[in-house]
Amino acid sequence: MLKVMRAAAENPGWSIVVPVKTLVIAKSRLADLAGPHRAAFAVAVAGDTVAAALACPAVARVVVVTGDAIAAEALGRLGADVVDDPQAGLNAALRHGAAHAVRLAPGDPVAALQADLPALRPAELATVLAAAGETEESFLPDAAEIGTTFYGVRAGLPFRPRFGGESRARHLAGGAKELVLPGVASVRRDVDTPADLADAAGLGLGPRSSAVVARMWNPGEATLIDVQATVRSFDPNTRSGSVFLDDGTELLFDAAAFDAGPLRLLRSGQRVNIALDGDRITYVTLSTFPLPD
Ligand SMILES: Nc1nc2c(ncn2[C@@H]2O[C@H](COP(=O)(O)OP(=O)(O)OP(=O)(O)O)[C@@H](O)[C@H]2O)c(=O)[nH]1
Ligand SMILES: C=C(OP(=O)(O)O)C(=O)O
Repeated sequence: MLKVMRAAAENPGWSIVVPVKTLVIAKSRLADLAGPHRAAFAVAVAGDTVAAALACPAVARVVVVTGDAIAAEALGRLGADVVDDPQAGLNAALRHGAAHAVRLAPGDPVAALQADLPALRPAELATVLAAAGETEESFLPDAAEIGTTFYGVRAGLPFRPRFGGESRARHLAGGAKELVLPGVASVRRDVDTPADLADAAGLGLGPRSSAVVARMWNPGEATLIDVQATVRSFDPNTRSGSVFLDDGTELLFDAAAFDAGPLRLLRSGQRVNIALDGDRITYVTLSTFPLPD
C-alpha cells in the first residue's frame, strides 16, 4: 500500500479539464449533416472523449466544465467531476475548471483537452501526457495545425490557455512548447466539419459517436409514431432535455419539439406522450394529454 502511495506521489496523475459548450448551440458547422441528431452527436462525442481520457492510466481525474444540464448528467455518469460554466467564454471556462482541479489535487499537473475528439485513444493520450510532463507548459496542435487540442502545465505553474480559432500561433507566441510527436493522430483529430468527421471515422470512432453517426447516415424509413416515455432531464433555459423510452433508450428533444407542445415546464420522472418522426422527437406533452392528429 505504502509503495502504491509513494509511486502515486512520484508520478502524479494529470487533471484533465474538458470544456463542453451548451448542446443546443454546439457543433454549428455540423448542423446540415447532423440535422436533428446534432445535440445527441455533441454529447456522444464529448462522452467518447471523456471515457477515453478516464481510461488513460496517466489521468487521475477529468473535470468537465459545462452549463448544460444534459451534458453534465451524461458526463458525470461516466465518472467526470462536473463544474458549472462561468459563461465568460472558452478560456475562462478552462481556467475555472483548472482552479477546481488544483483545489482537489494541488500536486498534480493540469491540462485542457478539447471535448470534440471522438476517436481519442487512451494510449495516444498517454504519449502526449508523458511528453507534456517533460516540459513546463506545452500544447498539441490540432490536425489542421491551426488550432489546439491539448494544453498542459506542470503542477504549480500558471495555467494560461489561449484556445479559440487560430490558437496554435497564440500558444506558441505565449511561450508554450509545441509537442511534435508521432502516433498521436487521435488526440489531434478534433471534429468541427463533415470532412473532419470522415477523417475521425477513418481513425475509428468511439462507441457513442459511432452509434449516433449510424443513425445520422442511415435514418431508415421516417416513421411517425406516438409513444409514452419518462422525462430524464429538462433545462428550462434551453427548453430542451431528454426522455427514456420504456425500452431504456434515451432520446434528446430540442426547444422546437418542446415549444410544439402545450407545456411550460417538465420535471424528471414525469410521464409524457411524445411524437416521433423516425427517432426525432417532434412533440412533447403530459401522458394524460392527447397528442395532435
Ligand atoms: N464550457 C465551455 N466550453 C466551450 C465554450 N466554447 C467552446 N467550448 C468547447 O470548446 C471546444 C471547441 O469549441 P468550438 O469549436 O468553438 O465549438 P463547437 O461547438 O465544437 O463547434 P462550432 O459550433 O462549429 O464552433 C468544444 O469542446 C466546445 O464544447 C464555452 O464558452 N464554455
Ligand atoms: C477552439 C479551438 O478550436 P476549434 O474552434 O477548431 O474547435 C482551438 O483550436 O483553439
